[in-house]
Amino acid sequence: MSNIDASKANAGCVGPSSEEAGRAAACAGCPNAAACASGAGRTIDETPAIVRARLANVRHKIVVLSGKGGVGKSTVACQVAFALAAKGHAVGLLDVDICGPSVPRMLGLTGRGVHRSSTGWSPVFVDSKGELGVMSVGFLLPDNDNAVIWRAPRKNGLIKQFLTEVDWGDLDFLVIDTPPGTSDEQITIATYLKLADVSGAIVVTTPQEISMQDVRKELNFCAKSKLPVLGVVENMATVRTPLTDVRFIDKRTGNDDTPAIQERLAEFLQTHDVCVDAFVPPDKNAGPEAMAKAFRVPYLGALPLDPELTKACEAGVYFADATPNSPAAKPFQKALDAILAALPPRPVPGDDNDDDGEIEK
Ligand SMILES: Nc1ncnc2c1ncn2[C@@H]1O[C@H](COP(=O)(O)OP(=O)(O)OP(=O)(O)O)[C@@H](O)[C@H]1O
Repeated sequence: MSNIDASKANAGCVGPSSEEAGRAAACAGCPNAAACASGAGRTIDETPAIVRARLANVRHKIVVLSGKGGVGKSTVACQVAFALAAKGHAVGLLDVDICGPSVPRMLGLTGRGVHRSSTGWSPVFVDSKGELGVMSVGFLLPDNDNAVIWRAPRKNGLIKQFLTEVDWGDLDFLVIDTPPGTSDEQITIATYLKLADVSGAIVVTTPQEISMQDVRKELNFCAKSKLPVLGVVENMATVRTPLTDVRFIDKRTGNDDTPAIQERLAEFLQTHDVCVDAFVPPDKNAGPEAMAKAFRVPYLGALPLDPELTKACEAGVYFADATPNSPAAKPFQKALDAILAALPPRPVPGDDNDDDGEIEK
């Protein structure tokens, strides 16, 4: 970099290591432009090769994304990880949502710390059915109420460390919970994971236009960065209301309906819940399913707003195990099956003879 003088750089300089160095609009007239364009300032980033090597023994790497915060991305990441571990797979969960790490709580690991050994950071293991190891920035914070207020280069540095320094061992699945949006951190994550053969992304949205608007950006981001999309999960789509003791009032008379109707209704409600849209999308034909179709990616189904799911996230447990008949349990299982079906086949690490194209589920 000897012939590049940073003190003479133009305003808006993209940096000598950028792909655009010497060719960006801001480079016009800069005395460094020729040297930058020659690649003299470009240092070789070895991170992708290290990430690839670190994750070489992970069969399926699944990234969970959402354009908007609070739509249930961590919930889906944690419950998918729980479910896969309960099926007997070796699972890792990497929480790179640096500014809002909710994974430790959702997996019942609040207050736990990480250990470093000669082979890297060791994941923290969940005390549940199956093998589930976790790494989260939450483990590095002194307490839950401490905010991470870092500038992008520092956050990117930590993400790189998380991707390169955790000793996952052999895993069937690594689920990666990411920060919302298409921020600098997400671009870092997507870039490195793509080079490490990421299997694909689960994109989570609620049905409101305000969430879908950001998710469309996310889907465009995936297309641009060639990150495969396993599908879109619609979360908090409906509310199921268990109705008991309902009375029907005749609008004209204000009287209770006949006992016969009440009786039939009571019988019906023994086997049915009432299901209403939690958020009405502006146009029913422009909801998440239509959005997925427009982007030619699978629609993985809709999860209802389910108080049992909220409770399970607070308690750090697998909800389908704790309350198998709760409203979200079946739709969640359906979405999980669709995710597994969408995964590209991957060879078993170290097994050259078992690449029959079948995904082990
Ligand atoms: N289907 C659901 N039913 C009930 N509660 C839900 C459901 N999905 C998510 N929640 C609850 O909504 C809250 C927000 O979810 P979560 O933290 O997963 O969102 P997020 O998209 O990861 O947010 P952030 O981007 O801020 O990390 C949590 O309390 C979670 O338990």
